[in-house]
Amino acid sequence: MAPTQGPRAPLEFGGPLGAAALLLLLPATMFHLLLAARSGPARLLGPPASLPGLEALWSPRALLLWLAWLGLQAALYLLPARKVAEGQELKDKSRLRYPINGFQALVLTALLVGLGMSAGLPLGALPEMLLPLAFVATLTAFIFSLFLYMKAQVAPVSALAPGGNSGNPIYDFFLGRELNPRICFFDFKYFCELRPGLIGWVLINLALLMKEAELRGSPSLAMWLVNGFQLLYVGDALWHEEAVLTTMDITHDGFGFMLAFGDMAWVPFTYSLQAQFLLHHPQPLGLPMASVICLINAIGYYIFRGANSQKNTFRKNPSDPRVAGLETISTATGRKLLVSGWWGMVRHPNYLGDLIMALAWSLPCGVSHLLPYFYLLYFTALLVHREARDERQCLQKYGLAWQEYCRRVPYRIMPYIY
Ligand SMILES: NC(=O)C1=CN([C@@H]2O[C@H](COP(=O)(O)OP(=O)(O)OC[C@H]3O[C@@H](n4cnc5c(N)ncnc54)[C@H](OP(=O)(O)O)[C@@H]3O)[C@@H](O)[C@H]2O)C=CC1
Ligand SMILES: CC(C)=CCC[C@@H](C)[C@H]1CC=C2C3=C(CC[C@@]21C)[C@@]1(C)CC[C@H](O)C(C)(C)[C@@H]1CC3
Repeated sequence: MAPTQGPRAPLEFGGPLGAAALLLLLPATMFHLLLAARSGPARLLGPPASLPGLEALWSPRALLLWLAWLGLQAALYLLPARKVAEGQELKDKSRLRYPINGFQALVLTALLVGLGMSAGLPLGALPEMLLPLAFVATLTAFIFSLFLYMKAQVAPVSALAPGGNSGNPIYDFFLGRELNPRICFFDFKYFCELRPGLIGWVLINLALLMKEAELRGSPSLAMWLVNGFQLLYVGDALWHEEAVLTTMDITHDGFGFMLAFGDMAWVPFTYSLQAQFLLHHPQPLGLPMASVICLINAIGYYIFRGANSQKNTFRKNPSDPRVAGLETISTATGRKLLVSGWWGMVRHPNYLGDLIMALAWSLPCGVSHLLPYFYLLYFTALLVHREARDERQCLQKYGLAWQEYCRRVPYRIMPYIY
């Protein structure tokens, strides 16, 4: 019998039924988007022009390529790191240690890809393989999640996540049972969150840019912008890798299908949707409009980075001169909450910045189609739901102090709107 935890955590994501629906819906949506992006009408809603047969999905070459990619990223993870960081305190009062070498992995991957290309590696052939690659990524996410589910059977109760241990196998498989599954120093969740999918996303974008150059002589301005913005986002995530250790995915959520599929398949194959769309549906973009879009991205990034860095600095050292002057509320846990600066503007300023960037990533695709705006729509839904989950957890953690914070900072994400 699998170990379960004492008091049951409230079920999220619509319980077992919701989890079962998402298990099917998420991969189906990903394949729909991949097919729609390459089809003439590029419709977000409605059935795809044609359904692929198994021969279009299954390719041993794609499987080999995918396994080689995972192997390469795992090897880069194991290289000596410039720093080893400690995670948040766990239930048993211990702290796990994490290598901080994600940016190094990005640079080394770029060097290897550059070397490969100068030796004739046909990166422009990758867009043709997106469908079979997405298929093997989904398959590996399923198999890997099964392994994680089994592994949790033998994990001590203290290693289990607050959710994901309801006793319902479908729900627990989806949400994930173990908080930080590891083999020795290799932390599966931390590795997956930042490496194969995130770096894979920028590699797919680059391959789409190369393919566009092959087809049309040079990449379009729209393609350059999408590649540049998303490279900045991924580079920033890896540069500030340590900050991921305080996100709810690492500190609260178990590692199950949701994150395994999200990290390994959903991120690289749906977050590259704008570049996929642009390859098949070139869009004219003039310099004045491109400058406005760059400005929108810069504003979004400024808010996103400012808010995330302010909170991380404050959490690491509240007397740091950059945050020492900010107004705070004391909580019964001994931790404080910021009520001025970015965190006095709305309760999730980092989400606001992220959403503004999401808009800037879609605008280069023009306004003729809804498809490239999928990311903005999905991301809005994800962040509204995530904000509600975080709010519940903070209310539980900080009680009255959290209520006081909500009174002082009434808007959640968008000032005067939400
Ligand atoms: N591109 C993508 O697909 C996704 C991107 N993201 C991005 O990831 C980043 C991290 O997001 P996420 O982990 O959801 O949440 P946050 O980084 O917003 O962290 C929320 C936590 O911050 C602390 N906190 C909240 N309010 C305050 C305050 N006033 N003062 C001090 N601490 C406070 C609380 O934790 P505690 O008090 O315990 O420190 C709370 O649980 C965001 O920038 C988000 O946009 C997230 C999901 C998907
Ligand atoms: C629909 C579905 C499959 C949901 C799973 C959600 C995941 C895709 C996201 C949950 C939290 C994420 C974060 C990032 C990527 C997407 C997922 C995994 C992130 C790594 C992106 C880069 C940012 O800078 C970040 C490091 C703050 C961020 C952390 C959360």
